[in-house]
Amino acid sequence: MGQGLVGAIHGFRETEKSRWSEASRAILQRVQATAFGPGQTLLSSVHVLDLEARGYIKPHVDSIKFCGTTIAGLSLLSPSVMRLVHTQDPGEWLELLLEPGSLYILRGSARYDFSHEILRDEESFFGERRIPRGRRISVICRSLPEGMGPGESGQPPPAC
Ligand SMILES: O=C(O)CCC(=O)C(=O)O
Ligand SMILES: [Fe+2]
Repeated sequence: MGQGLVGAIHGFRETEKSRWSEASRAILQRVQATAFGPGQTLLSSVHVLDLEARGYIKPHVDSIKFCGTTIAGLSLLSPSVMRLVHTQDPGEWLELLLEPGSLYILRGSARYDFSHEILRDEESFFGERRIPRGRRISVICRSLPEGMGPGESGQPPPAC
């Protein structure tokens, strides 16, 4: 999100959402109970990213100005491959197959020491397995940066 992400996402639209139906709230509460500790405060709105079939996200580390220690993303519609690459040692990398309905959690080293990206359709392989990309929607919850009160989180930039 924020400065670091300008230009990183291609073929998308996005929104920050804070009002949800009761059914969606129940799901978000499960996500939040799973991914965040009781002492963690979340950004007041949830980031929804709608990536078209040809859309992709270039490697980046979410800005520490706008995001705290934990990023949790629910993937919907098309499966996709997320690649994590160590920022100091590009030989150290791993890939996650993000099935629709799956939740990933980036925290600790995965949050700070590795970039993350969503592979474009032409490069969308999980090992040998081709993962054709369609439209993908992700619902992303983030913790507040350290030292930032909930009152200061009212206007985060459109993407962290
Ligand atoms: O779509 C996702 O799951 C990740 C999006 C992302 O990396 C970001 O918005 O910073
Ligand atoms: Fe990100």
